[in-house]
Amino acid sequence: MAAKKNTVRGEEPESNLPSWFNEVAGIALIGIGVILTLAMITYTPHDMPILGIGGVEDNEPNVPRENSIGVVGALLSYFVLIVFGAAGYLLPIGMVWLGVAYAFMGAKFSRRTVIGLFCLVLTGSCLLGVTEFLTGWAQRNHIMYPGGFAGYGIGTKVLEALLNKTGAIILLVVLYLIGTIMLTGLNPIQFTKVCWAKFKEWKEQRANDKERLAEKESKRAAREAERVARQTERDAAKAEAKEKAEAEKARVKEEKEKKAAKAKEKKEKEEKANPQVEMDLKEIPKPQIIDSSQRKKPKLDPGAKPFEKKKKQDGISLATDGYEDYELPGFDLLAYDDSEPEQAGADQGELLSVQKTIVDTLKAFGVDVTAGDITRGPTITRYEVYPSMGLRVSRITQLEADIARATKAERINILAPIPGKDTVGIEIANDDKVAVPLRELLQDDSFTSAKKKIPLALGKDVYGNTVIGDLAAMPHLLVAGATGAGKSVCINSIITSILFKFSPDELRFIMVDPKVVEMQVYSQLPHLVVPVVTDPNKVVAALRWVVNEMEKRYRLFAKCGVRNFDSFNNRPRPEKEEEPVVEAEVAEEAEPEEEPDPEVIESIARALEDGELGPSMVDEDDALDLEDEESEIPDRFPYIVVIIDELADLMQTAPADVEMNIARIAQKARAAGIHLIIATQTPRADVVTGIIKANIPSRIAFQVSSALDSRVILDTKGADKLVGKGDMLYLPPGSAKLERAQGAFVSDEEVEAIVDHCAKQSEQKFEESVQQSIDSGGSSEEGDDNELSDADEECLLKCIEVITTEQKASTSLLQRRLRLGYTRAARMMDILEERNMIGPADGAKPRDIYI
Ligand SMILES: Nc1ncnc2c1ncn2[C@@H]1O[C@H](COP(=O)(O)OP(=O)(O)OP(=O)(O)O)[C@@H](O)[C@H]1O
Repeated sequence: MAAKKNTVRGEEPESNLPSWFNEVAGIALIGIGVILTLAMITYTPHDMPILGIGGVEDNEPNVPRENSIGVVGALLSYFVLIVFGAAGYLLPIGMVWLGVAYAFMGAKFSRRTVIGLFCLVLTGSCLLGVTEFLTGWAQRNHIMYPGGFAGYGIGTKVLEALLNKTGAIILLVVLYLIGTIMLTGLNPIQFTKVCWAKFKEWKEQRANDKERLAEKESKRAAREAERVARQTERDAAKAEAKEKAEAEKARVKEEKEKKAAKAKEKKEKEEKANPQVEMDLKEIPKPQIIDSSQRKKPKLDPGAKPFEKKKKQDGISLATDGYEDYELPGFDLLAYDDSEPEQAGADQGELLSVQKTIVDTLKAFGVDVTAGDITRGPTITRYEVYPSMGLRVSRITQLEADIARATKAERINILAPIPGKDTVGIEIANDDKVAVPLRELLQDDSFTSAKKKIPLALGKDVYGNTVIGDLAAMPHLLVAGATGAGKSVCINSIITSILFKFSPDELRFIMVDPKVVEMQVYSQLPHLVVPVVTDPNKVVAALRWVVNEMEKRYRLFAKCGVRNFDSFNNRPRPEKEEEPVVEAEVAEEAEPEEEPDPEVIESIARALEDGELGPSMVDEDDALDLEDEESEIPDRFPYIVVIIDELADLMQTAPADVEMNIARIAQKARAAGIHLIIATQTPRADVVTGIIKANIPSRIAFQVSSALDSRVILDTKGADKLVGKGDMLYLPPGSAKLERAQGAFVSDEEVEAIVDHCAKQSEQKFEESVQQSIDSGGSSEEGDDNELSDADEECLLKCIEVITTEQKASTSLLQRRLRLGYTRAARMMDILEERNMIGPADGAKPRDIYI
């Protein structure tokens, strides 16, 4: 570095010295400098005197010497220190410095550095001498002057004497600096500047560090603050969420409470409005056991009758000639023992145990119900259960088989729910069935009530209420059920109930019995229009007569200006000798409230013109006959009840004719006082056809073998669940609610007794014309063209109409269009051919038409 500096300053190095000299001199200087340094550091005055030089008074020198360089070191260091004082320490330091520069730093040996070193040491000792600095040190080390002899001699004695202390110090400092520069090659001003700059840099650095630290600290503090803020935020969010959740909870709770309060309020309102709801499941009263199977036994006077024949009204005899003294049958004709002891009531324990079995079985399947009333009817017992809240009643229905198994019942029927009630009914057949005697029903007020025009005693329901129908309101009835289910007994009780109210002049029967035996008992009945029709071939003729009778009645109604059967029979009677029409007019004047409605007359007249109420085609002769017939207006018309026992047999013979005539009667006969009762044990769709069903709204179904049969009769299942022997379902007119009842029982003996009673009083008066018509209708199949029955003639007219419209004549066309059987259609074709209306058959060619 010194060499470098020398070069920089432009000083020429000592070029005459070899290069190794520098290194040798450098190493030698380092060696000497180190030895001298060690010697001086470990100098102690106690190592002296050596060779009599130095030493502490009276003190023996250390042996061995403490100086790390030994005696030589002690002597050398003493010598340097005694000459230069404390500044002597600069000598070995300067030597090591120069040695390092020469040996390792490429500096070249120069006089300047040597002079510089000497100057530095000498001025240093002079300064110590002048300033007397380190005097204490000098004394301790037994050095006479702190700056040595050189400092004392030159500094104190020369320079201080010449320049005084201050001048000497200034000079010496200057010289000291010069010596330093010479030795080190360093510019002290520059050095100071550098040092100052470094110091300033250091200070700045420190300040920066402080700043950075402060910044770091502030950042850390900011981060911490941020973290704390975030944590606080999170905590706040958490707290907010918690608060929100709690608020939501509170809101939900509040809403729930509100809803519950509303529901409660609604329930209370409903309960107030509908007391039925008051019957909460837990508040269901103790189930009642109602035993309605017991017979009612009101005592009767001997000879009592449900109805008395009306003999006179306003002085006019209402009875037709010959029936004035007719006595209606009395209760005595019905076998009924008033003294019969009361039957043992139902075993309540058994009923309750069955009910418990039902409830337990349902509960076992997870269907929660509460026991309700038990009603024991004549044939079945109805166990009511209250389904728990929210339970579908269909779940109870699904368990039908399980309940049947648990109760060991042969058949059960589930009413889910019981129509008009809030309970589900499980109906189980009683082991001991109680028959419902007809007399019990006939004694009932609803049977004798004037409201029912043709009351029919049908049976008794499970609650013990009588089921009394009114044929006039029905106006037609279909009775169906499997064989042995109680159909005939039902028909018997229906006929019997009619016989109890109507004399032969008030009501006439047409009985059709293809089975021959069923209605044989009624063959003596004076009410019959014609003997019981047993030949299926004659039935169509009988029905045809009914249709004609109906149409005749309508024509007469129109003539008399009355609307229907009742108005006609109750019309004000004219004097016998007066003409009926005139009488009618008189009556109209006398009784304005009975004045016929001109609109009605007009509508009936229009209907007649359109052929709606009469045969569509009536030839002139027939019209004349009708006019003759109608010139005599009868005093009153009797009801006509047509009873067909076994429709299936008729539908096999002539389905289209039977169906058509039944439909015609069923559609319009009501107002004419004509009613149909049709029974069948074959409830198939081809027997009880849609047309028949559509026109007969009232039905009674007895037990049938399948739900399909039940649907044919009632349009719903249920009859397949009946238990037979009079157990029935009744569909009243104008209602969709089926009533289950036990049919009234009337024995054959009772029927015979009643028929005898009626037969004894009056001769049978068959309508000759009817008989003839029926007979001809029956025999016409075999007869020739001239013997064609009315029915055949009408059919022929229809065939002509079809042929003229279509301009085609074939058997299949007639079959298709008029729904005729092949035989009948082919016969019609033969007759038309005989009458030269159509040409003969010619292979596949169509027949010629001459009309
Ligand atoms: N209402 C009833 N009360 C008590 N028992 C009855 C009742 N109806 C019918 N029975 C019993 O059922 C038996 C058969 O009844 P019924 O002759 O009426 O059946 P049915 O359906 O007419 O059979 P079929 O079609 O073969 O004539 C009767 O002999 C009677 O013992």
